[in-house]
Amino acid sequence: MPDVAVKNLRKDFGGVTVLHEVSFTIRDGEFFTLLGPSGCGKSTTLSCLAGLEQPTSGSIAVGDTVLVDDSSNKFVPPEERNLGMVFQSYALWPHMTLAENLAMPLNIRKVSKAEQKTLIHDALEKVGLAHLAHRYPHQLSGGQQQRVALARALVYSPKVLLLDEPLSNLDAKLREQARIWLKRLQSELGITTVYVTHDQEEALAMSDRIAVMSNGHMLQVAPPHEIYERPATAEVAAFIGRSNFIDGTVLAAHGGAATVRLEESGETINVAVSEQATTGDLVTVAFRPEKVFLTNRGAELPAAAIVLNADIITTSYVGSRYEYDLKYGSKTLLVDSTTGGLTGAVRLVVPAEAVRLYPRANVVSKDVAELMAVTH
Ligand SMILES: Nc1ncnc2c1ncn2[C@@H]1O[C@H](COP(=O)(O)OP(=O)(O)OP(=O)(O)O)[C@@H](O)[C@H]1O
Repeated sequence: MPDVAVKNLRKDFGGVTVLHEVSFTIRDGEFFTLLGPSGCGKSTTLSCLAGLEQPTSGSIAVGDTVLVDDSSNKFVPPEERNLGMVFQSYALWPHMTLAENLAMPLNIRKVSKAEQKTLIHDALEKVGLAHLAHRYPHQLSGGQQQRVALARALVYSPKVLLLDEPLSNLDAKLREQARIWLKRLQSELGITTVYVTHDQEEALAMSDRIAVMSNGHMLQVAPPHEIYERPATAEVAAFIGRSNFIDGTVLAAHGGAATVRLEESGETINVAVSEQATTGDLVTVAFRPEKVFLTNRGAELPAAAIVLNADIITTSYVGSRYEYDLKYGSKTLLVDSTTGGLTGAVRLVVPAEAVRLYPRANVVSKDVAELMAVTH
């Protein structure tokens, strides 16, 4: 299977740029996910790969085959790209049996009837539905229909599989099962897959690497663990999982460490910085609710931790943990804890390694700004 190389992809709709010089490479056999809030440009990127949209500029290649390149005016039409596509709406023909649905792409490719029979049987077998080949789509469950759509995309052995929110029509339980099943099938087939979703849990669970998008920009491309543990920007930290954000100003910086004054309380903290920080920089301090803990104000504290004085407002018991809302200046901070029963004035202890420091967030996406506002 080939690599997919996307370079400087730009797409304008009526003078509005919805993809800004997007570049990424997908490795052979990789499960690669485009993740981001609604309207960030995921589907447009996928449509450019499929050939359903022509990019304004940039290039796309699969292995040695160039599919689009504005510098040489090259544009390979979708039917010649040999890419398998599954949409959110399965788009099965209701008046055709499963076998007839799968025969459609093979007829277009002028595959002989004898060969069609074998290919259709093999593809339905891959998705566990060979015994239902003569049923009509309405005689199947939603999950089964979704599998047929996948079989129809696989039946002509595409070089790359493009999946646009294929599980979003399934109910929560079925969706979780389908996620495991689809990931297993993809890795058994070793087929390079580009997956579009706005569901971060789905992306974290299924992907080899995730590209986080916002407003037509690619913010970070990395494996799930890295995206969660080391978000590249405050926007990524806000979109993936939950985070607390506190604005601050750098008072001094030297040798990979910075002293930051927090604007909410005037408290001063020392944090490690991976990038250059300069005195006077406006920054955002971020940490996740499950990486911190609470103690009473008199308790002994670990070394190398940041300690903030806060007050508990509410406690919610959610089965696996307690979720505390804390008042810190004018902000509400979130803390997860396995200990219940804490009330009143507490110390919020943030281990040094749990803190991330970002340039003051310049968030352009409305959805993400709302997520950040939760803890602002
Ligand atoms: N044909 C079109 N004409 C004009 N604008 C378009 C067109 N298609 C998409 N857009 C705009 O481009 C932007 C990106 O849309 P896109 O569908 O790629 O986002 P998305 O991340 O896939 O969102 P969703 O998760 O809601 O499907 C949006 O602002 C959308 O309104």
